[in-house]
Amino acid sequence: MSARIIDGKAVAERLRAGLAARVTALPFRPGLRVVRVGDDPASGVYVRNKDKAAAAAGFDSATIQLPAVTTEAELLALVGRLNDDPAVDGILVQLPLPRQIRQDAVIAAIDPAKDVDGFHAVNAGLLATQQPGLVPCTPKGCLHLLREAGASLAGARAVVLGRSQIVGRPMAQLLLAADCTVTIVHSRTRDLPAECRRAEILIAAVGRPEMVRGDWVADGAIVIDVGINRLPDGRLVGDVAFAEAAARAEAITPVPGGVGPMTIACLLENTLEAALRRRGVAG
Ligand SMILES: Nc1nc2c(c(=O)[nH]1)N[C@@H](CN(C=O)c1ccc(C(=O)N[C@@H](CCC(=O)O)C(=O)O)cc1)CN2
Repeated sequence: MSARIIDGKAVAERLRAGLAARVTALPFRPGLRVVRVGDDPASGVYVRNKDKAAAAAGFDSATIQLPAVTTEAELLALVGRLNDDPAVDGILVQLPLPRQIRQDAVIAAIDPAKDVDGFHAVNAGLLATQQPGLVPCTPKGCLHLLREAGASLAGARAVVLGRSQIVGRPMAQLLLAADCTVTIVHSRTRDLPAECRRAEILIAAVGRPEMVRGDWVADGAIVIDVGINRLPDGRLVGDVAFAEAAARAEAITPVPGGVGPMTIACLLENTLEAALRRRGVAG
Protein backbone atom coordinates (compact mmCIF):
# COMPACT_ATOMS: atom_id res chain seq x y z
CA MET A 1 0.00 0.00 0.00
CA SER A 2 1.20 3.53 -0.68
CA ALA A 3 -0.39 6.09 1.57
CA ARG A 4 -2.30 9.23 0.58
CA ILE A 5 -0.37 12.28 1.67
CA ILE A 6 -2.36 14.63 3.89
CA ASP A 7 -1.27 18.08 2.67
CA GLY A 8 -1.21 20.26 5.79
CA LYS A 9 0.13 23.24 3.87
CA ALA A 10 -2.90 23.27 1.54
CA VAL A 11 -5.39 22.68 4.37
CA ALA A 12 -3.78 25.48 6.42
CA GLU A 13 -3.93 27.85 3.43
CA ARG A 14 -7.66 27.20 3.02
CA LEU A 15 -8.27 27.67 6.75
CA ARG A 16 -6.32 30.96 6.76
CA ALA A 17 -8.21 32.22 3.69
CA GLY A 18 -11.54 31.50 5.42
CA LEU A 19 -10.38 33.29 8.56
CA ALA A 20 -9.18 36.29 6.53
CA ALA A 21 -12.62 36.58 4.94
CA ARG A 22 -14.27 36.53 8.38
CA VAL A 23 -11.84 39.11 9.77
CA THR A 24 -12.42 41.46 6.81
CA ALA A 25 -16.13 41.44 7.59
CA LEU A 26 -15.58 42.53 11.23
CA PRO A 27 -15.85 46.14 12.38
CA PHE A 28 -12.55 45.70 14.31
CA ARG A 29 -9.20 43.90 13.92
CA PRO A 30 -8.49 41.07 16.37
CA GLY A 31 -5.25 41.87 18.20
CA LEU A 32 -2.46 39.27 18.63
CA ARG A 33 0.80 39.79 20.53
CA VAL A 34 3.54 37.17 20.22
CA VAL A 35 6.33 37.40 22.80
CA ARG A 36 9.77 35.97 22.07
CA VAL A 37 12.45 35.91 24.76
CA GLY A 38 16.04 35.32 23.63
CA ASP A 39 17.47 34.31 20.31
CA ASP A 40 16.60 30.64 19.72
CA PRO A 41 16.80 30.51 15.90
CA ALA A 42 13.90 28.05 15.38
CA SER A 43 11.66 30.20 17.59
CA GLY A 44 12.67 33.18 15.46
CA VAL A 45 11.36 31.42 12.33
CA TYR A 46 8.10 30.33 13.99
CA VAL A 47 7.42 33.77 15.46
CA ARG A 48 8.07 35.51 12.13
CA ASN A 49 5.76 33.04 10.35
CA LYS A 50 3.01 33.62 12.93
CA ASP A 51 3.30 37.38 12.60
CA LYS A 52 3.29 37.23 8.78
CA ALA A 53 0.30 34.89 8.66
CA ALA A 54 -1.65 37.01 11.16
CA ALA A 55 -0.94 40.27 9.31
CA ALA A 56 -1.83 38.69 5.94
CA ALA A 57 -5.19 37.57 7.36
CA GLY A 58 -5.98 41.11 8.57
CA PHE A 59 -5.19 40.70 12.28
CA ASP A 60 -3.57 43.51 14.26
CA SER A 61 -0.41 41.55 14.99
CA ALA A 62 2.91 42.44 16.60
CA THR A 63 5.91 40.58 17.97
CA ILE A 64 7.53 41.73 21.18
CA GLN A 65 11.18 40.69 21.31
CA LEU A 66 12.87 40.57 24.72
CA PRO A 67 16.55 39.90 25.45
CA ALA A 68 17.75 36.45 26.60
CA VAL A 69 18.61 37.91 30.05
CA THR A 70 14.99 38.97 30.72
CA THR A 71 13.94 38.00 34.26
CA GLU A 72 10.78 36.11 35.11
CA ALA A 73 9.47 39.21 36.92
CA GLU A 74 10.00 41.34 33.79
CA LEU A 75 8.18 38.84 31.59
CA LEU A 76 5.32 38.52 34.09
CA ALA A 77 5.03 42.32 34.16
CA LEU A 78 4.75 42.39 30.36
CA VAL A 79 2.09 39.65 30.41
CA GLY A 80 0.19 41.71 33.01
CA ARG A 81 0.23 44.77 30.72
CA LEU A 82 -0.98 42.70 27.74
CA ASN A 83 -3.74 41.19 29.91
CA ASP A 84 -4.91 44.74 30.74
CA ASP A 85 -4.66 46.09 27.17
CA PRO A 86 -8.15 46.14 25.59
CA ALA A 87 -6.64 46.12 22.06
CA VAL A 88 -5.07 42.72 22.72
CA ASP A 89 -7.28 39.66 22.19
CA GLY A 90 -4.57 36.99 22.08
CA ILE A 91 -1.26 36.58 23.91
CA LEU A 92 1.28 33.92 22.96
CA VAL A 93 4.62 33.49 24.69
CA GLN A 94 6.84 31.46 22.38
CA LEU A 95 8.40 28.35 23.95
CA PRO A 96 10.98 27.30 24.95
CA LEU A 97 11.88 30.08 27.41
CA PRO A 98 15.37 30.75 28.81
CA ARG A 99 16.24 28.68 31.91
CA GLN A 100 15.78 31.50 34.45
CA ILE A 101 12.06 31.76 33.57
CA ARG A 102 9.55 29.18 34.78
CA GLN A 103 7.29 28.28 31.86
CA ASP A 104 4.43 27.27 34.17
CA ALA A 105 4.48 30.60 36.01
CA VAL A 106 4.24 32.50 32.74
CA ILE A 107 1.41 30.36 31.34
CA ALA A 108 -0.49 30.73 34.62
CA ALA A 109 -0.17 34.54 34.41
CA ILE A 110 -1.87 34.84 31.00
CA ASP A 111 -5.55 35.81 31.13
CA PRO A 112 -7.30 32.54 30.12
CA ALA A 113 -9.60 34.53 27.80
CA LYS A 114 -6.50 35.71 25.87
CA ASP A 115 -4.57 32.42 26.09
CA VAL A 116 -4.60 31.63 22.36
CA ASP A 117 -2.12 28.79 22.95
CA GLY A 118 -4.76 27.10 25.13
CA PHE A 119 -2.08 26.10 27.66
CA HIS A 120 -3.57 27.73 30.80
CA ALA A 121 -5.02 25.31 33.38
CA VAL A 122 -8.44 26.96 32.96
CA ASN A 123 -8.47 26.13 29.24
CA ALA A 124 -7.10 22.62 29.89
CA GLY A 125 -9.93 22.11 32.39
CA LEU A 126 -12.56 23.42 29.98
CA LEU A 127 -11.31 21.00 27.31
CA ALA A 128 -11.31 18.09 29.77
CA THR A 129 -14.90 18.88 30.76
CA GLN A 130 -16.06 19.49 27.18
CA GLN A 131 -16.84 23.16 27.70
CA PRO A 132 -16.02 25.96 25.24
CA GLY A 133 -12.51 27.31 25.73
CA LEU A 134 -9.30 27.85 23.81
CA VAL A 135 -7.82 24.58 22.53
CA PRO A 136 -4.04 24.13 21.99
CA CYS A 137 -3.18 24.87 18.35
CA THR A 138 -1.21 21.74 17.40
CA PRO A 139 -3.77 19.13 18.52
CA LYS A 140 -6.56 21.28 17.09
CA GLY A 141 -4.69 21.29 13.78
CA CYS A 142 -4.30 17.50 13.92
CA LEU A 143 -8.06 17.10 14.36
CA HIS A 144 -8.69 19.37 11.35
CA LEU A 145 -6.31 17.16 9.32
CA LEU A 146 -8.04 13.95 10.42
CA ARG A 147 -11.39 15.36 9.34
CA GLU A 148 -9.92 16.58 6.03
CA ALA A 149 -8.50 13.09 5.47
CA GLY A 150 -12.03 11.70 5.87
CA ALA A 151 -11.20 9.71 9.01
CA SER A 152 -14.20 8.05 10.67
CA LEU A 153 -13.55 9.03 14.24
CA ALA A 154 -16.52 7.63 16.17
CA GLY A 155 -15.48 4.30 17.65
CA ALA A 156 -12.03 4.35 16.03
CA ARG A 157 -9.05 3.02 18.02
CA ALA A 158 -6.76 6.06 18.39
CA VAL A 159 -3.30 5.85 19.93
CA VAL A 160 -1.50 9.03 21.01
CA LEU A 161 2.24 8.55 21.41
CA GLY A 162 3.39 11.23 23.87
CA ARG A 163 1.82 12.70 27.00
CA SER A 164 2.94 16.36 26.96
CA GLN A 165 0.66 19.08 28.33
CA ILE A 166 0.74 20.94 25.03
CA VAL A 167 0.13 18.12 22.53
CA GLY A 168 -0.40 14.56 23.80
CA ARG A 169 -2.90 15.18 26.59
CA PRO A 170 -5.10 17.74 24.77
CA MET A 171 -4.94 15.57 21.63
CA ALA A 172 -6.32 12.65 23.63
CA GLN A 173 -9.11 14.85 25.00
CA LEU A 174 -10.08 16.02 21.50
CA LEU A 175 -10.15 12.46 20.16
CA LEU A 176 -12.22 11.32 23.13
CA ALA A 177 -14.67 14.17 22.54
CA ALA A 178 -14.91 12.92 18.92
CA ASP A 179 -15.90 9.47 20.28
CA CYS A 180 -12.62 7.67 19.55
CA THR A 181 -11.41 4.92 21.85
CA VAL A 182 -8.21 6.55 23.04
CA THR A 183 -4.98 5.14 24.43
CA ILE A 184 -2.07 7.36 25.45
CA VAL A 185 1.31 5.61 25.24
CA HIS A 186 4.69 6.96 26.36
CA SER A 187 8.28 6.15 27.26
CA ARG A 188 7.25 3.87 30.17
CA THR A 189 4.67 1.92 28.16
CA ARG A 190 5.51 -1.77 27.74
CA ASP A 191 5.86 -2.90 24.12
CA LEU A 192 5.29 0.43 22.38
CA PRO A 193 5.38 -1.07 18.86
CA ALA A 194 2.56 -3.49 19.70
CA GLU A 195 0.43 -0.72 21.25
CA CYS A 196 0.94 1.51 18.19
CA ARG A 197 0.12 -1.36 15.82
CA ARG A 198 -3.37 -1.52 17.36
CA ALA A 199 -4.10 2.02 16.19
CA GLU A 200 -6.48 2.87 13.37
CA ILE A 201 -5.45 6.47 14.03
CA LEU A 202 -1.89 7.01 15.23
CA ILE A 203 -0.71 10.40 16.47
CA ALA A 204 3.05 10.58 17.01
CA ALA A 205 4.04 13.44 19.33
CA VAL A 206 7.09 12.19 21.13
CA GLY A 207 9.84 14.51 19.86
CA ARG A 208 12.23 11.74 18.77
CA PRO A 209 13.36 11.63 15.16
CA GLU A 210 11.85 8.72 13.20
CA MET A 211 11.12 6.68 16.32
CA VAL A 212 7.97 5.16 14.84
CA ARG A 213 9.10 2.50 12.36
CA GLY A 214 7.07 0.92 9.57
CA ASP A 215 6.29 -2.20 11.61
CA TRP A 216 4.69 -0.02 14.34
CA VAL A 217 1.96 0.97 11.86
CA ALA A 218 -1.12 -1.15 11.11
CA ASP A 219 -2.12 -1.68 7.48
CA GLY A 220 -4.65 1.02 6.60
CA ALA A 221 -3.95 3.29 9.60
CA ILE A 222 -4.08 7.08 9.43
CA VAL A 223 -0.82 8.51 10.75
CA ILE A 224 -0.42 12.10 11.97
CA ASP A 225 3.18 13.06 12.63
CA VAL A 226 3.54 15.98 15.05
CA GLY A 227 7.35 15.77 15.35
CA ILE A 228 9.59 18.44 13.85
CA ASN A 229 13.18 17.34 14.41
CA ARG A 230 16.24 18.95 12.81
CA LEU A 231 18.97 16.33 12.17
CA PRO A 232 22.70 17.20 12.40
CA ASP A 233 22.85 17.09 8.56
CA GLY A 234 20.18 19.83 8.45
CA ARG A 235 17.31 17.62 7.31
CA LEU A 236 13.91 18.07 8.97
CA VAL A 237 12.20 14.80 9.93
CA GLY A 238 9.18 13.83 11.97
CA ASP A 239 8.71 11.30 14.76
CA VAL A 240 7.72 8.74 12.10
CA ALA A 241 10.02 7.00 9.59
CA PHE A 242 7.99 8.39 6.70
CA ALA A 243 8.74 5.99 3.81
CA GLU A 244 8.38 2.87 5.98
CA ALA A 245 5.12 4.08 7.52
CA ALA A 246 3.72 5.27 4.18
CA ALA A 247 4.15 1.75 2.82
CA ARG A 248 1.57 0.51 5.35
CA ALA A 249 -0.65 3.47 6.19
CA GLU A 250 -3.76 4.54 4.32
CA ALA A 251 -2.94 8.23 4.84
CA ILE A 252 -0.05 10.09 6.45
CA THR A 253 1.13 13.65 7.10
CA PRO A 254 4.57 14.67 5.80
CA VAL A 255 7.22 16.68 7.66
CA PRO A 256 7.58 19.45 6.67
CA GLY A 257 4.20 20.44 5.26
CA GLY A 258 1.93 18.48 7.59
CA VAL A 259 1.01 19.50 11.13
CA GLY A 260 3.39 22.51 11.40
CA PRO A 261 1.46 24.86 9.09
CA MET A 262 -1.78 23.87 10.86
CA THR A 263 -0.36 25.04 14.21
CA ILE A 264 -0.07 28.55 12.82
CA ALA A 265 -3.48 28.52 11.09
CA CYS A 266 -5.12 27.35 14.35
CA LEU A 267 -3.41 30.14 16.25
CA LEU A 268 -5.25 32.59 13.99
CA GLU A 269 -8.48 30.64 14.47
CA ASN A 270 -8.04 30.83 18.26
CA THR A 271 -7.28 34.56 18.12
CA LEU A 272 -10.48 35.20 16.17
CA GLU A 273 -12.43 33.02 18.62
CA ALA A 274 -10.94 34.87 21.60
CA ALA A 275 -11.73 38.25 20.02
CA LEU A 276 -15.36 37.29 19.39
CA ARG A 277 -15.86 35.78 22.84
CA ARG A 278 -14.35 38.81 24.55
CA ARG A 279 -16.99 40.88 22.75
CA GLY A 280 -19.77 38.52 23.76
CA VAL A 281 -20.14 36.83 20.35
CA ALA A 282 -19.92 33.03 20.24
CA GLY A 283 -16.83 31.94 18.26
N1 LIG B 1 3.92 29.12 22.58
C1 LIG B 1 4.17 28.11 21.76
N2 LIG B 1 5.43 27.68 21.57
C2 LIG B 1 5.65 26.63 20.76
C3 LIG B 1 4.59 25.99 20.07
C4 LIG B 1 3.28 26.46 20.29
O1 LIG B 1 2.26 25.91 19.74
N3 LIG B 1 3.11 27.51 21.13
N4 LIG B 1 4.85 24.97 19.15
C5 LIG B 1 6.22 24.70 18.73
C6 LIG B 1 6.72 25.50 17.57
N5 LIG B 1 5.73 26.01 16.60
C7 LIG B 1 4.92 27.01 16.96
O2 LIG B 1 5.22 27.82 17.79
C8 LIG B 1 5.77 25.61 15.23
C9 LIG B 1 6.65 24.68 14.77
C10 LIG B 1 6.72 24.36 13.40
C11 LIG B 1 5.89 24.98 12.48
C12 LIG B 1 5.97 24.71 11.03
O3 LIG B 1 5.20 25.24 10.26
N6 LIG B 1 6.94 23.92 10.59
C13 LIG B 1 7.18 23.68 9.19
C14 LIG B 1 8.67 23.55 8.96
C15 LIG B 1 9.42 24.79 9.34
C16 LIG B 1 10.91 24.66 9.16
O4 LIG B 1 11.35 24.53 8.03
O5 LIG B 1 11.61 24.72 10.20
C17 LIG B 1 6.46 22.42 8.74
O6 LIG B 1 6.28 21.52 9.59
O7 LIG B 1 6.11 22.36 7.57
C18 LIG B 1 4.98 25.89 12.95
C19 LIG B 1 4.92 26.21 14.30
C20 LIG B 1 7.20 24.97 19.87
N7 LIG B 1 6.92 26.19 20.55
